[in-house]
Order: sequence, then structure tokens, then C-alpha cells
Amino acid sequence: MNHPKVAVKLLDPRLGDSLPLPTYATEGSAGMDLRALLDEALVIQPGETHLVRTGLAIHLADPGLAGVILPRSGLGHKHGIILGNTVGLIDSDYQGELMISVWNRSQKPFTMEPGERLAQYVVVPVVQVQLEVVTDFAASERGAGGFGSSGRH
Ligand SMILES: O=c1ccn([C@H]2C[C@H](O)[C@@H](COP(=O)(O)OP(=O)(O)OP(=O)(O)O)O2)c(=O)[nH]1
Ligand SMILES: [Mg+2]
Repeated sequence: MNHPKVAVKLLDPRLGDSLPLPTYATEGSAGMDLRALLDEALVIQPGETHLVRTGLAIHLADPGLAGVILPRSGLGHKHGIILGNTVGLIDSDYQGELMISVWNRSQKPFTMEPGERLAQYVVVPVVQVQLEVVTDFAASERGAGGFGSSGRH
């Protein structure tokens, strides 16, 4: 494995002990699953949102990278457990604890167990740009068409 190294702080003694550190489940996995750092099971009522700790602080440091927190497809599709912010975007200079906003968008209470894998963390490349004010763009095929301008089928 020759992946770039990224600094992680373990903010709770359970990390790396009863709570495994995030890893790529397979060689081709895009994300690492994040686990809920909870003292006891958490019941999330329909429509409720909870901020759940991970016990991890990851400092990417490189402005050419960002972290993205995404839902897990099984939890989202089968149980309606997705993210209160839809997607979490983690800045490369963020050094605080990774927090997960967990939203139960279903009609049923959901019980989250300590250590449960509740979301996934993906590192993506980022390009920072400089905005340059102009009055006209070079013409493009699309122009200003959007929001279904090309039809449905
Ligand atoms: O799901 C998330 C989303 C964000 N963050 C942390 C890392 C991120 O770098 C920071 C700020 O996130 P964002 O810019 O999306 O939130 P904001 O509401 O704009 O806060 P801020 O004013 O601190 O930028 O919060 C998380 O831990 N989990
Ligand atoms: Mg912000």
C-alpha cells in the first residue's frame, strides 16, 4: 500500500482499541467507513438530527485535498439514515474532530449502536481558483441553458 500519509489524532482511548480505525474495506474502496463514538445506543426519532462524534481529527494540510463525508447507501436507502447537511465538506486546514450530522428522514425510530459504521469519508482533489471579473464569456454550446433545458429524455 503506497497511499499518501495523512495525520490523524485519536481523541478518545476507544479509538484503535474497541473502535477500529477507519480503513479501506477493499483495494478499490473510495471511502473509509466512519464509526459512531457513543457511550450507549442512540435512538434517533423520525425527523431528528444528531451530531455524532467520531473521535478522529484528520489534518489533510494540503489545500489540494478535501475530505467529504457521505452517507452509506444501505443505511440511507433501507433505513433513511442520511446526513443533516446532506454532504459534509472537510477543509484541508480543519484540525478539529470529524463530526457527523445524522438525520433520520424515515418514519421510524432508528437505534444507532456504539461503534456502528454510520457514514464514509472520502478524500478528493481540489483546485482553488482565482475569480477574474469579465463582462463577456467566450461562447459555449450550452450558454446559459440549465435546469432541464435539454429536455427529459
Ligand atoms: O459534516 C461535517 C461538516 C463539517 N465539519 C467540520 C469540518 C469543516 O472544515 C468545518 C466547517 O465546515 P463548513 O465550512 O461546511 O461549515 P460552516 O457552517 O461554513 O462552518 P465554518 O463557518 O466553520 O466554516 O466543520 C465536520 O466535522 N463535519
Ligand atoms: Mg464554512
